Amino acid sequence: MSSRTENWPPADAEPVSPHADAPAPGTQLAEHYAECFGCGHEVESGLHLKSAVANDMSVVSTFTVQKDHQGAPGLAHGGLLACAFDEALGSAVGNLLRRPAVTARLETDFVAPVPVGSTLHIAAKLDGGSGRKTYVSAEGRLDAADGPVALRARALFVTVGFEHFTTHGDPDALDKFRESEATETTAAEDRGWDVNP
Ligand SMILES: CCCCC/C=C\C/C=C\C/C=C\C/C=C\CCCC(=O)SCCNC(=O)CCNC(=O)[C@H](O)C(C)(C)COP(=O)(O)OP(=O)(O)OC[C@H]1O[C@@H](n2cnc3c(N)ncnc32)[C@H](O)[C@@H]1OP(=O)(O)O
Repeated sequence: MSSRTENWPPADAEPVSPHADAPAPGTQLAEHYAECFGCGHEVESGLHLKSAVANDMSVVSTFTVQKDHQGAPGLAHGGLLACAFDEALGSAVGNLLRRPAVTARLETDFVAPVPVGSTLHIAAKLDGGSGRKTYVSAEGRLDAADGPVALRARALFVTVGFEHFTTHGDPDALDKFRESEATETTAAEDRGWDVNP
């Protein structure tokens, strides 16, 4: 018996297209926040996901499993792999639609073990949307873009206004995003994001 959500994307979903100002195919995407566990360069044991836009407007991310990411000896921790997918899926939603959104639901199928030292290649695509809801899915392959599938994930992201982060997180959230410039500007306002959709 399959426990996966059937009918994906759900019946209420309509096709979604990338924003007119979405990054072009081939664009390497910047980290969204220097202190992000998924992509930030300041988090030593973080995942350090690197993402880029592919020719088909999916977002491809890579992540190499380190010793600090273990669950069982020599194998990646499952929750941490789900975290990598959260980041990869969020990167697809945020960068392609250019508006802030948060994960409301994330389901992950663990298909094969992921050893320390291996590199996951995660391809995430937008599946549909309805109002503030965006449905997105991803596949993770071992050690090559066409390697064996190790994980599959699906998620619902809900668009939020920037006050979500200033109210529930750090009141100085916008400043923090601005300060987290790495090699290029990462502040949402400066990137032309729809910060109050
Ligand atoms: C994370 C940083 C983002 C920074 C943004 C800034 C710039 C962006 C830059 C770059 C972005 C690039 C990359 C991002 C990479 C990674 C992102 C990681 C993402 C995360 O890691 S983020 C943390 C975990 N995440 C949360 O911390 C959310 C906690 N949560 C809530 O804050 C609320 O729960 C919320 C807001 C989700 C909804 O609350 P709400 O009151 O606004 O809206 P409401 O409840 O009405 O839901 C609206 C419609 O969604 C349906 N719905 C809701 N939840 C559902 C569920 N679970 N299952 C099925 N349907 C669901 C309802 O049924 C309704 O559907 P309908 O419209 O059809 O009635």
